[in-house]
Amino acid sequence: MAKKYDFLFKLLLIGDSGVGKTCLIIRFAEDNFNSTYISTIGIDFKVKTIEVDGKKVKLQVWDTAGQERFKTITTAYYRGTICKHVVFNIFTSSKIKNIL
Ligand SMILES: Nc1nc2c(ncn2[C@@H]2O[C@H](COP(=O)(O)OP(=O)(O)OP(=O)(O)O)[C@@H](O)[C@H]2O)c(=O)[nH]1
Repeated sequence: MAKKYDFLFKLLLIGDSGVGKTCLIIRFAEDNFNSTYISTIGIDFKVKTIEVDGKKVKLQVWDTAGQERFKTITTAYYRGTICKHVVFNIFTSSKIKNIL
């Protein structure tokens, strides 16, 4: 069977609970938004194939749970990622509030 993509990249979103990681991934993969907050349990992922310079690039976007109790599970998925995208909420992040 012919390969359906030229490149496969694994991306990972990390950040505190409730900052919008899942929403960001759903918007990217499905162009959808739901305001209901359902906290991620452990880890989840979405797949999207995009075309760059005539090449098919398959993106595997991993959504990690922000809650501290899942940290040992989520950090196990860091291996092999090409990009870790840090998500934070500028209005509620205590670290940012301390800077401002
Ligand atoms: N108004 C608004 N609300 C947002 C936006 N992004 C996320 N939210 C809301 O913020 C809440 C948390 O969003 P999630 O994407 O589930 O957060 P998360 O970072 O995945 O949380 P965990 O799964 O617990 O790690 C939800 O109620 C969303 O509807 C945004 O851009 N605008």
